[in-house]
Amino acid sequence: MDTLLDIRNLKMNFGGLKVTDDVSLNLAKGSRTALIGPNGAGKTTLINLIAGAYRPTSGSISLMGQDVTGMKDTDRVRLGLIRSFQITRLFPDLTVIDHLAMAILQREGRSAGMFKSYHRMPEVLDEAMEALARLRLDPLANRVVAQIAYGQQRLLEIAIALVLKPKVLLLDEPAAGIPSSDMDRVVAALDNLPAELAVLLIDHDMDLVRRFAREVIVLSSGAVIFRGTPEQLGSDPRVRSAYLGEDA
Ligand SMILES: Nc1ncnc2c1ncn2[C@@H]1O[C@H](COP(=O)(O)OP(=O)(O)OP(=O)(O)O)[C@@H](O)[C@H]1O
Repeated sequence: MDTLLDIRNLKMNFGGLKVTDDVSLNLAKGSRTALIGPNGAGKTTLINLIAGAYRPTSGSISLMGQDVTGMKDTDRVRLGLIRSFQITRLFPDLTVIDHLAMAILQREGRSAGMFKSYHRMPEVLDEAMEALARLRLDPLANRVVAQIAYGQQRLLEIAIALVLKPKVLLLDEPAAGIPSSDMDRVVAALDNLPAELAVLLIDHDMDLVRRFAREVIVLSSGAVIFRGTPEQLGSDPRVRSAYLGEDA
């Protein structure tokens, strides 16, 4: 089956405010989809619904054919739905490789108590170093996170997400706060994601969106107003008015 994530008629209200307004979308194996929209359009809320941080008011979410609408976020992770966070959630006093080892042990269902002894587990060390090398973070393996640059922390988040072996990866503004000089590294990291992975990326950086996405979904006031290729985006009248309306 090619559809990995299938969202149907999803609605979310905060009080009287419709923040997710009848959203349906699906992600197939290997998809590279960008979710964009003006500030307050409901992008983060939609990601929170997909990841299981929020329960929708109505509608359904299924993952690999299984209805996960009422499933806890941690159980969704076990099924292969992984999210990288918009706000970095790393431990400043732990090293870069500590983070990877922790994620590998978590994936394997090993107890947190084993974390202290991962240095004696060659298979964990090898896999962690390999994952870091893929994002060219290997020279930083033994540095504590507080000592590495912000852009490197964001790349570390992607490395952590990848060792969890996702089938569907949600990337919430992976380039936020990264200096433009480091953008090529982010693009290279995204280009090197496993081909079969379904990726949904939220970002405001249109250059990144055009370089990454084969399909773009535009949200405005909680509803999907466009779904098409990056090339079709600029000429779509609804998209133009959603963005120009915001500027006005
Ligand atoms: N927990 C909440 N309670 C009430 N209203 C909320 C809550 N979370 C979000 N909202 C409102 O829902 C709307 C959509 O917010 P959301 O953060 O999903 O938009 P966004 O598209 O991610 O915006 P941005 O691009 O600025 O990050 C906004 O009007 C916001 O104020």
